[in-house]
Amino acid sequence: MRSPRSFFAPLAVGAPAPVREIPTTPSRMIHFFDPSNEKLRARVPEMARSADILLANLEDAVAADRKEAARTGLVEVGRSANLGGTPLWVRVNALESPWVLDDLVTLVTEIGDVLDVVMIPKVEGPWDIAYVDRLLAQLEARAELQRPILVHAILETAAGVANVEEIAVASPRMQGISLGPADLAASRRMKTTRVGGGHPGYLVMADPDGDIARPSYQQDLWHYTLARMVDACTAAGIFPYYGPFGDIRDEPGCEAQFRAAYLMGCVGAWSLHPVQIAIAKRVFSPDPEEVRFARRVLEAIPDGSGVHMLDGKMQDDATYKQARVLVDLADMLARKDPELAEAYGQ
Ligand SMILES: CC(C)(COP(=O)(O)OP(=O)(O)OC[C@H]1O[C@@H](n2cnc3c(N)ncnc32)[C@H](O)[C@@H]1OP(=O)(O)O)[C@@H](O)C(=O)NCCC(=O)NCCSC(=O)C[C@H](O)C(=O)O
Ligand SMILES: [Mg+2]
Repeated sequence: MRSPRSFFAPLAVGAPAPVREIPTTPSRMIHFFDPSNEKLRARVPEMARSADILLANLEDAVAADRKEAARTGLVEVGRSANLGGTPLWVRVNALESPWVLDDLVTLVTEIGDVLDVVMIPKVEGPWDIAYVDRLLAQLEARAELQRPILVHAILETAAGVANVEEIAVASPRMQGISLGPADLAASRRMKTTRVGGGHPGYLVMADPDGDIARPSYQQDLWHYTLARMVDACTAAGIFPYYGPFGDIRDEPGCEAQFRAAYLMGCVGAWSLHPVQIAIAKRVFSPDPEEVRFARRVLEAIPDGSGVHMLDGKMQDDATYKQARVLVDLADMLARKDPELAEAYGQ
Protein backbone atom coordinates (compact mmCIF):
# COMPACT_ATOMS: atom_id res chain seq x y z
CA MET A 1 0.00 0.00 0.00
CA ARG A 2 1.42 3.38 -1.02
CA SER A 3 1.90 6.09 1.56
CA PRO A 4 -1.03 8.55 1.71
CA ARG A 5 1.54 11.29 0.95
CA SER A 6 2.41 9.82 -2.45
CA PHE A 7 -0.90 8.18 -3.33
CA PHE A 8 -1.72 10.74 -6.03
CA ALA A 9 1.78 11.10 -7.45
CA PRO A 10 2.25 9.80 -11.04
CA LEU A 11 4.11 6.47 -11.09
CA ALA A 12 6.33 7.40 -14.04
CA VAL A 13 8.04 10.60 -15.13
CA GLY A 14 5.82 12.25 -17.73
CA ALA A 15 2.68 10.21 -16.90
CA PRO A 16 -0.56 12.17 -16.42
CA ALA A 17 -1.59 12.95 -12.85
CA PRO A 18 -4.04 10.41 -11.35
CA VAL A 19 -7.65 11.53 -11.03
CA ARG A 20 -8.96 12.51 -7.59
CA GLU A 21 -12.61 11.64 -8.33
CA ILE A 22 -13.86 8.75 -10.41
CA PRO A 23 -16.28 10.11 -13.04
CA THR A 24 -19.93 9.36 -12.29
CA THR A 25 -21.50 8.64 -15.66
CA PRO A 26 -24.30 6.27 -16.74
CA SER A 27 -22.97 2.72 -16.46
CA ARG A 28 -26.05 0.54 -16.18
CA MET A 29 -24.50 -2.01 -18.51
CA ILE A 30 -20.99 -2.78 -19.65
CA HIS A 31 -21.68 -4.31 -23.05
CA PHE A 32 -19.25 -7.06 -24.10
CA PHE A 33 -18.33 -7.69 -27.71
CA ASP A 34 -15.60 -9.69 -29.40
CA PRO A 35 -13.50 -7.28 -31.50
CA SER A 36 -12.09 -10.14 -33.60
CA ASN A 37 -15.59 -10.49 -35.09
CA GLU A 38 -15.79 -8.29 -38.17
CA LYS A 39 -19.60 -8.23 -38.18
CA LEU A 40 -19.64 -6.93 -34.60
CA ARG A 41 -16.93 -4.35 -35.34
CA ALA A 42 -19.17 -2.93 -38.06
CA ARG A 43 -21.96 -2.65 -35.48
CA VAL A 44 -19.90 -0.71 -32.94
CA PRO A 45 -21.56 2.69 -33.61
CA GLU A 46 -25.02 1.09 -33.22
CA MET A 47 -23.96 -0.73 -30.01
CA ALA A 48 -22.47 2.51 -28.67
CA ARG A 49 -25.81 4.24 -29.14
CA SER A 50 -27.69 1.63 -27.10
CA ALA A 51 -25.18 0.77 -24.34
CA ASP A 52 -23.82 2.98 -21.57
CA ILE A 53 -20.33 1.43 -21.84
CA LEU A 54 -18.84 -0.60 -24.66
CA LEU A 55 -16.24 -3.20 -23.71
CA ALA A 56 -13.99 -5.04 -26.14
CA ASN A 57 -13.34 -8.45 -24.65
CA LEU A 58 -9.93 -9.98 -25.29
CA GLU A 59 -10.01 -12.59 -22.50
CA ASP A 60 -12.22 -15.65 -21.89
CA ALA A 61 -14.70 -16.43 -24.68
CA VAL A 62 -12.10 -15.34 -27.25
CA ALA A 63 -10.33 -18.47 -28.50
CA ALA A 64 -6.52 -18.64 -28.15
CA ASP A 65 -6.06 -18.49 -31.91
CA ARG A 66 -8.22 -15.30 -32.10
CA LYS A 67 -6.36 -13.32 -29.41
CA GLU A 68 -4.23 -11.33 -31.83
CA ALA A 69 -7.15 -10.72 -34.18
CA ALA A 70 -9.15 -9.41 -31.21
CA ARG A 71 -6.37 -7.02 -30.20
CA THR A 72 -5.92 -5.79 -33.79
CA GLY A 73 -9.69 -5.48 -34.20
CA LEU A 74 -9.87 -3.29 -31.10
CA VAL A 75 -7.09 -1.04 -32.41
CA GLU A 76 -9.14 -0.62 -35.59
CA VAL A 77 -12.26 0.23 -33.56
CA GLY A 78 -10.34 2.71 -31.40
CA ARG A 79 -8.88 4.46 -34.44
CA SER A 80 -11.96 4.64 -36.62
CA ALA A 81 -15.27 4.14 -34.82
CA ASN A 82 -17.49 7.02 -33.81
CA LEU A 83 -18.73 6.12 -30.33
CA GLY A 84 -20.61 9.39 -29.78
CA GLY A 85 -19.17 9.83 -26.30
CA THR A 86 -19.87 6.28 -25.05
CA PRO A 87 -16.86 5.16 -22.98
CA LEU A 88 -14.66 2.44 -24.52
CA TRP A 89 -13.31 -0.19 -22.13
CA VAL A 90 -11.21 -3.27 -22.74
CA ARG A 91 -10.97 -6.53 -20.81
CA VAL A 92 -7.37 -7.59 -21.32
CA ASN A 93 -6.13 -11.13 -20.82
CA ALA A 94 -5.29 -12.35 -17.32
CA LEU A 95 -2.01 -11.24 -15.77
CA GLU A 96 -0.50 -14.74 -15.88
CA SER A 97 -1.40 -15.24 -19.55
CA PRO A 98 1.05 -14.99 -22.47
CA TRP A 99 -1.05 -12.22 -24.09
CA VAL A 100 -1.52 -9.52 -21.48
CA LEU A 101 1.80 -7.72 -21.90
CA ASP A 102 1.21 -7.25 -25.62
CA ASP A 103 -2.41 -6.28 -24.91
CA LEU A 104 -1.37 -3.44 -22.62
CA VAL A 105 1.65 -2.26 -24.63
CA THR A 106 -0.21 -2.28 -27.96
CA LEU A 107 -3.46 -0.76 -26.73
CA VAL A 108 -2.01 2.06 -24.65
CA THR A 109 0.47 2.90 -27.39
CA GLU A 110 -1.97 2.73 -30.30
CA ILE A 111 -5.31 3.88 -28.86
CA GLY A 112 -4.57 4.95 -25.28
CA ASP A 113 -6.13 8.35 -25.98
CA VAL A 114 -9.59 6.79 -26.56
CA LEU A 115 -9.49 4.00 -23.97
CA ASP A 116 -11.25 4.92 -20.75
CA VAL A 117 -10.88 1.83 -18.59
CA VAL A 118 -8.85 -1.39 -18.60
CA MET A 119 -10.63 -4.31 -16.93
CA ILE A 120 -8.23 -6.75 -15.26
CA PRO A 121 -9.43 -10.34 -14.80
CA LYS A 122 -8.72 -12.64 -11.86
CA VAL A 123 -7.23 -9.98 -9.59
CA GLU A 124 -5.97 -11.70 -6.44
CA GLY A 125 -4.68 -8.80 -4.37
CA PRO A 126 -3.42 -5.20 -4.41
CA TRP A 127 -0.09 -6.41 -5.85
CA ASP A 128 -1.84 -7.19 -9.17
CA ILE A 129 -3.20 -3.65 -9.36
CA ALA A 130 0.22 -2.21 -8.40
CA TYR A 131 1.81 -4.04 -11.34
CA VAL A 132 -0.76 -2.72 -13.82
CA ASP A 133 -0.63 0.76 -12.27
CA ARG A 134 3.11 1.19 -12.81
CA LEU A 135 3.08 -0.35 -16.28
CA LEU A 136 0.21 1.88 -17.40
CA ALA A 137 2.05 4.96 -16.08
CA GLN A 138 5.17 4.03 -18.07
CA LEU A 139 3.18 3.41 -21.23
CA GLU A 140 1.10 6.57 -20.81
CA ALA A 141 4.27 8.62 -20.39
CA ARG A 142 5.79 7.14 -23.53
CA ALA A 143 2.58 7.71 -25.51
CA GLU A 144 2.34 11.26 -24.09
CA LEU A 145 -1.24 10.69 -22.95
CA GLN A 146 -2.94 13.64 -21.30
CA ARG A 147 -5.29 11.71 -19.00
CA PRO A 148 -4.80 8.47 -17.06
CA ILE A 149 -6.52 5.25 -18.07
CA LEU A 150 -8.59 3.86 -15.21
CA VAL A 151 -8.57 0.28 -13.93
CA HIS A 152 -11.49 -2.04 -13.16
CA ALA A 153 -10.88 -5.34 -11.33
CA ILE A 154 -12.91 -8.52 -11.68
CA LEU A 155 -13.57 -10.29 -8.39
CA GLU A 156 -13.36 -13.88 -9.48
CA THR A 157 -10.93 -15.73 -7.23
CA ALA A 158 -11.22 -16.75 -3.59
CA ALA A 159 -8.02 -14.77 -2.90
CA GLY A 160 -9.53 -11.70 -4.59
CA VAL A 161 -12.59 -11.88 -2.35
CA ALA A 162 -10.38 -12.27 0.74
CA ASN A 163 -8.45 -9.13 -0.33
CA VAL A 164 -11.27 -7.09 -1.85
CA GLU A 165 -10.96 -4.14 0.55
CA GLU A 166 -7.25 -3.70 -0.30
CA ILE A 167 -7.88 -4.12 -4.02
CA ALA A 168 -10.47 -1.33 -3.95
CA VAL A 169 -7.94 1.17 -2.56
CA ALA A 170 -4.85 -0.15 -4.36
CA SER A 171 -4.57 2.79 -6.80
CA PRO A 172 -6.23 6.11 -7.60
CA ARG A 173 -6.90 4.52 -11.01
CA MET A 174 -9.41 2.08 -9.49
CA GLN A 175 -12.76 2.81 -11.18
CA GLY A 176 -14.70 -0.16 -9.85
CA ILE A 177 -15.01 -3.90 -9.34
CA SER A 178 -17.28 -6.49 -11.01
CA LEU A 179 -18.31 -9.87 -9.69
CA GLY A 180 -17.08 -12.70 -11.96
CA PRO A 181 -19.28 -15.58 -10.77
CA ALA A 182 -18.07 -18.22 -13.23
CA ASP A 183 -14.36 -18.05 -12.40
CA LEU A 184 -15.15 -17.42 -8.75
CA ALA A 185 -17.25 -20.60 -8.62
CA ALA A 186 -14.34 -22.57 -10.09
CA SER A 187 -11.80 -20.95 -7.79
CA ARG A 188 -13.91 -21.73 -4.72
CA ARG A 189 -14.73 -25.26 -5.88
CA MET A 190 -18.44 -24.44 -5.86
CA LYS A 191 -20.41 -27.27 -7.48
CA THR A 192 -22.18 -25.39 -10.25
CA THR A 193 -21.80 -25.14 -14.01
CA ARG A 194 -23.75 -21.85 -14.25
CA VAL A 195 -22.51 -18.33 -15.04
CA GLY A 196 -24.12 -16.32 -12.24
CA GLY A 197 -27.72 -16.50 -11.12
CA GLY A 198 -29.31 -18.77 -8.54
CA HIS A 199 -29.16 -22.51 -8.05
CA PRO A 200 -32.16 -24.69 -7.14
CA GLY A 201 -30.02 -26.68 -4.71
CA TYR A 202 -29.05 -23.70 -2.56
CA LEU A 203 -32.01 -23.79 -0.18
CA VAL A 204 -33.19 -23.18 3.32
CA MET A 205 -35.96 -25.52 4.48
CA ALA A 206 -38.68 -24.68 7.00
CA ASP A 207 -38.80 -26.72 10.23
CA PRO A 208 -40.77 -30.00 10.26
CA ASP A 209 -44.42 -29.49 11.18
CA GLY A 210 -46.21 -32.83 11.50
CA ASP A 211 -47.22 -34.19 8.12
CA ILE A 212 -47.30 -30.79 6.37
CA ALA A 213 -44.96 -30.64 3.39
CA ARG A 214 -41.96 -28.52 4.40
CA PRO A 215 -41.58 -25.46 2.21
CA SER A 216 -38.06 -24.56 1.11
CA TYR A 217 -36.72 -21.30 -0.27
CA GLN A 218 -33.92 -20.72 -2.75
CA GLN A 219 -31.19 -18.44 -1.40
CA ASP A 220 -28.82 -16.14 -3.31
CA LEU A 221 -25.43 -17.83 -3.77
CA TRP A 222 -23.78 -14.45 -4.45
CA HIS A 223 -25.20 -12.44 -1.59
CA TYR A 224 -22.12 -12.55 0.66
CA THR A 225 -19.63 -11.70 -2.10
CA LEU A 226 -21.77 -8.99 -3.63
CA ALA A 227 -22.39 -7.34 -0.27
CA ARG A 228 -18.70 -7.37 0.59
CA MET A 229 -17.80 -6.01 -2.83
CA VAL A 230 -20.39 -3.21 -2.59
CA ASP A 231 -19.05 -2.11 0.81
CA ALA A 232 -15.40 -2.30 -0.32
CA CYS A 233 -16.14 -0.23 -3.44
CA THR A 234 -18.36 2.34 -1.81
CA ALA A 235 -15.96 2.87 1.09
CA ALA A 236 -13.19 3.47 -1.47
CA GLY A 237 -15.25 5.89 -3.61
CA ILE A 238 -15.39 3.52 -6.59
CA PHE A 239 -18.24 1.63 -8.29
CA PRO A 240 -19.53 -1.96 -7.82
CA TYR A 241 -21.05 -3.96 -10.71
CA TYR A 242 -22.73 -7.33 -10.90
CA GLY A 243 -20.98 -9.23 -13.73
CA PRO A 244 -22.36 -11.70 -16.29
CA PHE A 245 -25.57 -13.74 -16.41
CA GLY A 246 -24.81 -16.60 -18.76
CA ASP A 247 -28.27 -18.04 -19.45
CA ILE A 248 -29.09 -15.63 -22.25
CA ARG A 249 -32.58 -17.09 -22.83
CA ASP A 250 -33.58 -16.78 -19.16
CA GLU A 251 -34.53 -13.12 -19.28
CA PRO A 252 -36.61 -13.16 -16.04
CA GLY A 253 -33.73 -14.92 -14.22
CA CYS A 254 -31.30 -12.31 -15.50
CA GLU A 255 -33.63 -9.50 -14.49
CA ALA A 256 -34.01 -10.93 -10.97
CA GLN A 257 -30.24 -11.24 -10.52
CA PHE A 258 -29.62 -7.72 -11.86
CA ARG A 259 -32.38 -6.32 -9.62
CA ALA A 260 -30.95 -7.92 -6.49
CA ALA A 261 -27.59 -6.32 -7.36
CA TYR A 262 -29.22 -2.94 -8.09
CA LEU A 263 -31.07 -2.94 -4.78
CA MET A 264 -27.90 -3.84 -2.92
CA GLY A 265 -25.96 -0.90 -4.39
CA CYS A 266 -24.44 -2.01 -7.69
CA VAL A 267 -24.51 0.64 -10.42
CA GLY A 268 -24.71 -1.81 -13.32
CA ALA A 269 -24.02 -5.27 -14.73
CA TRP A 270 -22.46 -6.83 -17.83
CA SER A 271 -24.53 -7.43 -20.94
CA LEU A 272 -23.32 -10.35 -23.02
CA HIS A 273 -26.09 -10.22 -25.63
CA PRO A 274 -28.23 -7.36 -26.98
CA VAL A 275 -31.30 -8.59 -25.02
CA GLN A 276 -29.45 -7.98 -21.77
CA ILE A 277 -28.87 -4.30 -22.62
CA ALA A 278 -32.61 -3.70 -22.39
CA ILE A 279 -32.84 -5.67 -19.14
CA ALA A 280 -30.02 -3.69 -17.52
CA LYS A 281 -31.52 -0.41 -18.70
CA ARG A 282 -34.83 -1.32 -17.12
CA VAL A 283 -33.35 -2.56 -13.86
CA PHE A 284 -30.60 -0.01 -13.17
CA SER A 285 -32.78 3.04 -13.95
CA PRO A 286 -34.80 3.92 -10.84
CA ASP A 287 -38.53 3.36 -11.00
CA PRO A 288 -40.30 6.67 -11.88
CA GLU A 289 -42.84 6.14 -9.08
CA GLU A 290 -40.05 5.78 -6.54
CA VAL A 291 -38.25 8.83 -7.94
CA ARG A 292 -41.46 10.86 -7.56
CA PHE A 293 -41.76 9.77 -3.95
CA ALA A 294 -38.06 10.51 -3.33
CA ARG A 295 -38.56 14.03 -4.70
CA ARG A 296 -41.45 14.51 -2.29
CA VAL A 297 -39.17 13.43 0.57
CA LEU A 298 -36.58 16.04 -0.47
CA GLU A 299 -39.28 18.71 -0.69
CA ALA A 300 -40.74 17.71 2.68
CA ILE A 301 -37.34 18.03 4.41
CA PRO A 302 -35.80 21.11 2.78
CA ASP A 303 -32.81 21.27 5.13
CA GLY A 304 -32.41 17.48 5.34
CA SER A 305 -33.05 17.21 9.08
CA GLY A 306 -35.76 16.61 11.66
CA VAL A 307 -38.63 14.15 11.63
CA HIS A 308 -41.61 14.30 9.24
CA MET A 309 -44.51 12.10 8.14
CA LEU A 310 -45.23 11.43 4.45
CA ASP A 311 -48.11 9.09 3.51
CA GLY A 312 -47.88 7.55 6.98
CA LYS A 313 -44.15 6.89 6.64
CA MET A 314 -41.55 8.43 8.94
CA GLN A 315 -38.95 10.56 7.16
CA ASP A 316 -35.75 11.92 8.68
CA ASP A 317 -32.11 12.73 7.92
CA ALA A 318 -31.42 9.14 6.81
CA THR A 319 -34.41 8.82 4.48
CA TYR A 320 -33.44 12.23 3.04
CA LYS A 321 -30.07 10.69 2.09
CA GLN A 322 -31.77 7.63 0.60
CA ALA A 323 -33.98 9.92 -1.47
CA ARG A 324 -30.93 11.91 -2.58
CA VAL A 325 -29.32 8.70 -3.95
CA LEU A 326 -32.37 7.95 -6.11
CA VAL A 327 -32.92 11.51 -7.30
CA ASP A 328 -29.24 12.07 -8.15
CA LEU A 329 -29.18 8.81 -10.14
CA ALA A 330 -32.42 9.71 -11.95
CA ASP A 331 -31.10 13.19 -12.80
CA MET A 332 -27.82 11.78 -14.11
CA LEU A 333 -29.58 9.20 -16.31
CA ALA A 334 -32.16 11.73 -17.51
CA ARG A 335 -29.36 13.91 -18.90
CA LYS A 336 -28.45 11.02 -21.23
CA ASP A 337 -31.88 9.58 -21.99
CA PRO A 338 -34.79 11.83 -23.11
CA GLU A 339 -37.33 9.02 -22.53
CA LEU A 340 -36.24 8.70 -18.92
CA ALA A 341 -36.22 12.47 -18.54
CA GLU A 342 -39.89 12.46 -19.52
CA ALA A 343 -40.67 9.52 -17.21
CA TYR A 344 -39.02 11.41 -14.35
CA GLY A 345 -41.07 14.51 -15.18
CA GLN A 346 -38.19 16.72 -16.32
C1 LIG B 1 -23.52 -15.77 -26.10
C2 LIG B 1 -23.31 -15.53 -27.58
C3 LIG B 1 -22.27 -16.53 -28.12
C4 LIG B 1 -24.64 -15.77 -28.30
O1 LIG B 1 -24.46 -15.40 -29.66
P1 LIG B 1 -25.43 -15.91 -30.81
O2 LIG B 1 -25.54 -17.40 -30.75
O3 LIG B 1 -24.98 -15.31 -32.10
O4 LIG B 1 -26.83 -15.30 -30.33
P2 LIG B 1 -28.05 -14.85 -31.19
O5 LIG B 1 -28.23 -15.73 -32.38
O6 LIG B 1 -29.21 -14.75 -30.27
O7 LIG B 1 -27.67 -13.39 -31.66
C5 LIG B 1 -28.62 -12.54 -32.27
C6 LIG B 1 -27.88 -11.40 -32.94
O8 LIG B 1 -27.19 -10.63 -31.94
C7 LIG B 1 -25.82 -10.57 -32.26
N1 LIG B 1 -25.05 -10.58 -31.00
C8 LIG B 1 -24.86 -11.60 -30.16
N2 LIG B 1 -24.12 -11.23 -29.12
C9 LIG B 1 -23.83 -9.94 -29.32
C10 LIG B 1 -23.08 -8.99 -28.58
N3 LIG B 1 -22.45 -9.34 -27.42
N4 LIG B 1 -23.01 -7.75 -29.04
C11 LIG B 1 -23.63 -7.38 -30.20
N5 LIG B 1 -24.35 -8.24 -30.96
C12 LIG B 1 -24.43 -9.50 -30.51
C13 LIG B 1 -25.53 -11.80 -33.09
O9 LIG B 1 -24.39 -11.59 -33.89
C14 LIG B 1 -26.82 -11.91 -33.92
O10 LIG B 1 -26.75 -10.98 -34.98
P3 LIG B 1 -27.39 -11.37 -36.42
O11 LIG B 1 -26.67 -12.62 -36.84
O12 LIG B 1 -27.13 -10.20 -37.30
O13 LIG B 1 -28.84 -11.62 -36.14
C15 LIG B 1 -22.87 -14.08 -27.86
O14 LIG B 1 -23.90 -13.24 -27.42
C16 LIG B 1 -21.56 -13.69 -27.21
O15 LIG B 1 -20.51 -14.11 -27.65
N6 LIG B 1 -21.62 -12.86 -26.18
C17 LIG B 1 -20.46 -12.39 -25.48
C18 LIG B 1 -19.88 -13.51 -24.64
C19 LIG B 1 -18.77 -13.00 -23.75
O16 LIG B 1 -18.24 -11.94 -23.94
N7 LIG B 1 -18.40 -13.80 -22.75
C20 LIG B 1 -17.37 -13.42 -21.84
C21 LIG B 1 -17.92 -12.62 -20.69
S1 LIG B 1 -18.59 -13.59 -19.37
C22 LIG B 1 -17.18 -14.21 -18.61
O17 LIG B 1 -16.12 -14.11 -19.11
C23 LIG B 1 -17.31 -14.89 -17.28
C24 LIG B 1 -16.70 -14.04 -16.17
O18 LIG B 1 -15.41 -13.64 -16.42
C25 LIG B 1 -16.77 -14.84 -14.93
O19 LIG B 1 -15.77 -15.47 -14.58
O20 LIG B 1 -17.85 -14.88 -14.34
MG1 LIG C 1 -13.94 -14.81 -15.59
